[in-house]
Order: sequence, then C-alpha cells, then structure tokens
Amino acid sequence: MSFSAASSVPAATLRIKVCGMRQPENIAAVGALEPDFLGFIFYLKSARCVPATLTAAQLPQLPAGCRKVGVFVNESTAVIREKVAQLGLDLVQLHGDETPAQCAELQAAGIPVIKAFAVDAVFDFDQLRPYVSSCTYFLFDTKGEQPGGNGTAFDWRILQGYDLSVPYFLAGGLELEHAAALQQLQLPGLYAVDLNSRFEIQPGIKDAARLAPMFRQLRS
Ligand SMILES: O=C(O)c1ccccc1NCC(=O)[C@H](O)[C@H](O)COP(=O)(O)O
Repeated sequence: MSFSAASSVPAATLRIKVCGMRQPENIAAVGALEPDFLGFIFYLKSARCVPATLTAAQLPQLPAGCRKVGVFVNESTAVIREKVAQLGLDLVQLHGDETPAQCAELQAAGIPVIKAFAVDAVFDFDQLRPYVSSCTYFLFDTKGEQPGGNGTAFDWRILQGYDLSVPYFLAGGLELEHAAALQQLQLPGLYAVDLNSRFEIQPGIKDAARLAPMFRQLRS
C-alpha cells in the first residue's frame, strides 16, 4: 500500500516508539538508536509478552528521554499499577475495551495513558470523545484478529479528518518502505510512529540493523 501526505504538524517532530521489547541485550541494541519510547507488552497471549521474571534491574540503561511504555489488554488497574512500579514504566498503553473511567483512574494515579483504538475503513472518531479528558495520547492501530501486532497498515487518509486535541501515535504494519511517506506525512494531531512486527528477527526480538535506516530516514 502506498500513502501520500496531507496537512499540518511538521514531520521533523515525529517521535519514534519501538514496541514489543522483551530481552535485555536486544533492548540495549535498540536503545542505542535513541527511540523516544520503548514498548513492553504484558499480554500473555502475545508472543512478545514480557517474561514474568524480567525485573527493572535486568533492564539496560536507556538513553535520557527514552520512556518505557507498558502495553496491556483488559487488565485491572491494580495489576497495571503493580507492573508500572515493578518495571519503572513511564506510561501505559491500553489495547482492549478499557473505559474512560479506567483511563482517568490511571491518570489520577500519575500514570499517563495511551489509549489504543483499532481502525478500519468505517472507524468513527466520535467514539473517542469520552476519552479526551482522560488520555495523554491516543494510538491508532489496524483492526485485525489480534488486539495488536497484526503487521498490517490501514489507510492513513482516514486521519485527515481527526479534529480532537489529543495527540496520537500511528501504528500498524509500519515498515522501511513507509519511511519516505511517513517522513513527509503531515496529519492533524500526529505525534509519533510505532514500529513493531515489521522490524523483527522473531517475535519480541527487534532487528536493530533494519531499524537503523528507518530511524535515520524518519529523523532526516
Ligand atoms: O504486538 C503485539 O503482540 C501486541 C499484542 C497485544 C496488544 C498490543 C500489541 N502490540 C502493541 C503495539 O503497540 C504494536 O506496535 C502495534 O500493535 C503495531 O504492531 P504491528 O502491526 O506489528 O506494527
């Protein structure tokens, strides 16, 4: 699929998140590229799920400014808070049917929330309105069989009509061949891009050599 650019936020400000990290040496290799966010998945059905034994002490030193995001699917606030404390997570990303009330509860506890939404051709942005006051960011991912990590892109043109105040991450099957289009992309509210399965050696292990040219191009 190819995409063309539209209007507004300068692409040079695009932040980069790499999601689905689970192994300390690999985290260090990707960290060396200075991502803005690294994602850690706490969803048992994902092949990228963080091992239960991983502790904060095992995590390598990350560059200043790189924030750790915990990814959850329909998890209780208590469990999310426990994982945030255990691994020193900076934000959480919610990929299930979490309510605005749960997002507000987490934000009130000092945990910034990225609420993810699965987008298809008939996605209705009005459903986001109740979340506006309780989320720091939104994340738009491709609707698929899994709650995330489906590896397919959606038609970004649907975002041209986005008119809410919450900045968002663009996700879903992003890969090196999208770099030029992403770098030019100007969409209202676009804050960051999210890279995952298209940059993997195996689920949960990223290919830093393939991520490097993506970072270079996005930041050029
Ligand atoms: O990646 C997963 O396995 C996953 C499973 C369940 C919930 C969320 C998950 N990933 C969250 C992400 O932020 C991914 O980067 C996003 O879904 C895009 O993934 P991909 O389509 O593979 O680029």
